[in-house]
Amino acid sequence: MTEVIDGNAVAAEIREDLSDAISTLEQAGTVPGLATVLMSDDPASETYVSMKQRDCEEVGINGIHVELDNDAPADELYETIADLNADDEVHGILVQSPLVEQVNEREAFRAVAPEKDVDCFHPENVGRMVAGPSHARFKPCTPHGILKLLDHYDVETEGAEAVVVGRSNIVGKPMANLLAQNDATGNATVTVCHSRTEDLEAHTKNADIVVAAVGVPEFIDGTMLKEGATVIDVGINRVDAETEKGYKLVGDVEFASAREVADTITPVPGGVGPMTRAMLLWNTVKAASEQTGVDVDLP
Ligand SMILES: Nc1nc(=O)c2c([nH]1)NC[C@@H]1CN(c3ccc(C(=O)N[C@@H](CCC(=O)O)C(=O)O)cc3)C=[N+]21
Repeated sequence: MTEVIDGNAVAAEIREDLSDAISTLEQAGTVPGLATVLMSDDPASETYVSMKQRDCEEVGINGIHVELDNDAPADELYETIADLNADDEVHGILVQSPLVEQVNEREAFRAVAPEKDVDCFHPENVGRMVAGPSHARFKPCTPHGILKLLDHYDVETEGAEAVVVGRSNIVGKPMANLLAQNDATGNATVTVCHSRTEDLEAHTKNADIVVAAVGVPEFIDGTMLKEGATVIDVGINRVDAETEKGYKLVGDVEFASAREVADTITPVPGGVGPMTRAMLLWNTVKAASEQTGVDVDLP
């Protein structure tokens, strides 16, 4: 029987475990603080940011939300980030992507103080992560959440053939790097596929673990997978549908055909998405611990 991964359940467990660490910090006089900054006209972004703020409330993190006008000058964003960098009550800062066109996204990510960069988008933190486990500060939320799911469902990465489809800075690149690292959640043989890959199916057919992060609805189907594979679907695509909201969410994997072939598979919604949010809380607690020098146990 194919196992469908329950990302909501694992994320709830992590939030539950984090509350111990948050209590420890509170007893030492610190409430972890996470600032989310929204400057976007992307309709999904509002939803995601409000979910992140609700998560904060649930676990006892001080959620601070800043919303900027879509037509404000880029400097307003940089001033906001500078203020949050200087604010002792803020331990983590997330600048929601995508940003409006007048802002250079790379520059905005680089403006966040590295110790508060809970997305792990700042080049200093990316470099430290690539340098290896003993150098790393944060892991980016989505790849980090995926590693937690693989561990939770006893999916062996060591020696596995892993294919990461997509090479974005947010998911594909760090995911491939982490799966190849020489540590307990890595040691896979990793192939990175992307839009210039000649024969995608030749790679995915051979994979024990497929991570799909391309942002194209139902891009990968069951015929492209190896029997018994683990399939991790990072895609969260809104496609028009006659629902209350006028759309439904589909992944980058065609779930119905893939589940026939896969041994373990994440659904959309309820798979990777909730884990991304849980690991954002995790990184915020780690950031607060490091900024205050109060040791905590992280799940
Ligand atoms: N600086 C930055 N950091 C991010 O981590 C970041 C970002 N920008 N921009 C956009 C992407 C996307 N992302 C999601 C996280 C959780 C869900 C999530 O919880 N999804 C639910 C359902 C969501 C729904 O109902 O719409 C699920 O999959 O079950 C979705 C998307 C974080 N991102």
